[in-house]
Amino acid sequence: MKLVVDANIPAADACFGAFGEVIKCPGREISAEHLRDADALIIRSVTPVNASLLAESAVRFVGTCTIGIDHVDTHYLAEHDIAFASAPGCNAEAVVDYVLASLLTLAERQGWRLLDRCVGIVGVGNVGSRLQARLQALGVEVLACDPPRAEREGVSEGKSGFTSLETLIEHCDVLCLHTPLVSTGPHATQHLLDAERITELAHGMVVLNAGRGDCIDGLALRSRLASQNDLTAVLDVWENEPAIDAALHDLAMLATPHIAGYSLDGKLRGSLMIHQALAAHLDQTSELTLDDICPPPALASITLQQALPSEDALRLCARAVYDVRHDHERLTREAHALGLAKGFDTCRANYPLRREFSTLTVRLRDEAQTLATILSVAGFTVVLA
Ligand SMILES: NC(=O)C1=CN([C@@H]2O[C@H](COP(=O)(O)OP(=O)(O)OC[C@H]3O[C@@H](n4cnc5c(N)ncnc54)[C@H](O)[C@@H]3O)[C@@H](O)[C@H]2O)C=CC1
Ligand SMILES: O=C(O)C(=O)[C@H](O)COP(=O)(O)O
Repeated sequence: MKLVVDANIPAADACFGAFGEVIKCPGREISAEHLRDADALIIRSVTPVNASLLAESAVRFVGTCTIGIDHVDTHYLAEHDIAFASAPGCNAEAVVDYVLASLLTLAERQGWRLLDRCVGIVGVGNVGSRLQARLQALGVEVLACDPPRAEREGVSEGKSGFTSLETLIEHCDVLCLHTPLVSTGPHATQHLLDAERITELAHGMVVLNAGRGDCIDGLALRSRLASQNDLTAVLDVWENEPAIDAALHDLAMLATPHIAGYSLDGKLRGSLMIHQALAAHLDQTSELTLDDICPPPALASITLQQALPSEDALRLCARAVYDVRHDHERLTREAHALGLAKGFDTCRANYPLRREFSTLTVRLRDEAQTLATILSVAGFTVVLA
């Protein structure tokens, strides 16, 4: 069996080597030529999978080690009896870590407390629901918008815990987008935040997008930021990646190269889920577990010797695991050296090893019960001693 695998997929040999010959290729370069005699295609989000890629190929299985599937023509696969698997939820914890790390950084820079803000979450799926749970457990007020879920669950707006995007825009201090890219239909998300809604955003609002770049009208956001400079943008995803809008990049307070989900844990979970899906497709059993492919964290524990204000302690622990400012600085540096598009992909290909909050054990003195609860609901492993 021949498998063509995106070279950015970690543990590719451990996850796919047992099935046959693994050919690694940068995801953006995988072409019909590579796939002519391939049986399986294992990708991440940067390889458009459609008729022009697969029409001449022998591929019978496509697996994307990501949650987003907007790069895959699933109708084409179904019509041609090509099995397909994605990895829902694999990197959701990492995205939530990214959001918390970003908001704690903004709070410090701008002199507000995250715990006092009202956060609106648009798209309450694997990522959004985990973000909602962590924020609410911290005591942050959260408003949630997910019309497809409200419809599926047969609940009316207001009573369901879901509310409209307009209400979020009206009431929230922070708006976090975690929607998939859907181009058509009643719940399309292409330019969900369009020019009109961007005009309505209140002075001082934070807009964070870690869903898909096309969910925001980038030109309209750029023009609001350039003309009024009264919003704060945190952008991990962009229109036209990797050739993103340089002016919008410069105007974003935190600008990162689509790495919100890039914890080692999240990526490896994605590889493992597609390994399991391929094994099932081939009627094989698999005993491979995350422990087999995921090393222990380099930083396993820290001790907080003094009682700190809760938000300072949160920020300290978050940064011990993941400092989002480094991702912002790295993109700016690489863009300067290589140009924005090349710098964007270089940052992603050479991404430093990042772990999830849960891999850090925070040791606290016995009397710090309240802080222990806060750190624990924020995602850390906490031990009182
Ligand atoms: N920046 C990054 O590194 C990452 C980005 N993503 C992106 O984030 C998206 C969300 O991820 P998950 O939560 O894992 O996906 P998910 O599929 O579990 O959840 C998406 C949610 O969005 C809702 N939704 C769909 N259309 C909507 C609309 N018009 N308005 C409001 N809500 C809507 C859905 O009902 C669903 O509950 C993915 O599709 C992917 O595109 C995901 C992981 C990492
Ligand atoms: O899972 C998704 O969906 C994502 O957006 C991934 O984090 C994207 O990862 P890459 O495909 O950009 O490596």
